[in-house]
Amino acid sequence: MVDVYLFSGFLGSGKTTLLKHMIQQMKKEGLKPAVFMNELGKLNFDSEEVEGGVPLKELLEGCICCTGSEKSEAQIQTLLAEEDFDVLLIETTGAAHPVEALDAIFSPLFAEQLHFKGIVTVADSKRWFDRNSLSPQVRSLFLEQVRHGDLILANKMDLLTEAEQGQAIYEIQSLNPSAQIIQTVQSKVPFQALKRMTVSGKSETVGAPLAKLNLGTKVLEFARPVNRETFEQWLRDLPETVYRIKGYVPLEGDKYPHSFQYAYGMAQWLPEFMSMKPQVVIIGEEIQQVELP
Ligand SMILES: Nc1nc2c(ncn2[C@@H]2O[C@H](COP(=O)(O)OP(=O)(O)OP(=O)(O)O)[C@@H](O)[C@H]2O)c(=O)[nH]1
Repeated sequence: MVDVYLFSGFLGSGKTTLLKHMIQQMKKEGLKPAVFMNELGKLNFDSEEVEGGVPLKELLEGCICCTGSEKSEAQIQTLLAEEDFDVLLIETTGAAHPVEALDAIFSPLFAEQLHFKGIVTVADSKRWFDRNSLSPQVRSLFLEQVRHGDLILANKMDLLTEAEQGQAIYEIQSLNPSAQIIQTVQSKVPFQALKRMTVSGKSETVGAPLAKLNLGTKVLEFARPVNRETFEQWLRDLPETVYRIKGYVPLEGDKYPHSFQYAYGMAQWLPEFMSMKPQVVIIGEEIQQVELP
């Protein structure tokens, strides 16, 4: 049987960071992990981050949950048929309800092959305090992801004061009393903690259906390199309903576009050593008007 772990958590909370960290630890233990990823946008930015040699399938632009579950089943079936692995890590889009995402795993097709270990929810602790500024639908999704975690990583602890850390843990535990909560920075958690996880059973009871989400994605292509300050000012001026940006940004004077991430008002630039297509995907609500500077 293949052990299956489902990674849930809001946009930009640290799921891909956790995925990379887990793959390394599993390999050290002699395990062969495979990855199934679900991206909300058209770009496979996250899958480019998974190291080579790890079997990977991805579902772009669809949702692993509900309507997308048939496609997901087919992808997982192909993985099982074509690849040799003993752990399957599933990263859902930050816009997925974790329980709906379970649909694909609990397909009768895989009953003999997959052993579901549980939902790991990566919670963005900084965003936790500002959850009330999210629209009601998005806030509800954010809370559902925490409510359904079997193991919760209270991530981004480096961005909180000690008092806030305590408060975040207390409040998260009140929302989900049966989950184990671990405080993390950069989603660093020992694989042992995931192995010990026990499924609470609440995963099987889907809560009240979520109101329809208005989350959308938009791909923006750069026609020419941008000035870094102009771009950063543009970021500061973005509406609060832009939750996530990722992709490659060409900066004036630099040879290759930089790998770029933005989550919750914070930007991260990384050098890129190949010429990646200069484009970013933005994820949020009411983003149709957003254009590049
Ligand atoms: N300060 C801080 N930043 C973090 C931490 N963990 C992750 N990040 C950063 O947060 C950003 C998003 O991390 P990812 O792991 O890509 O998040 P994700 O949940 O996979 O994002 P989506 O796939 O878009 O939902 C990146 O810039 C990370 O470097 C943390 O503990 N502290």
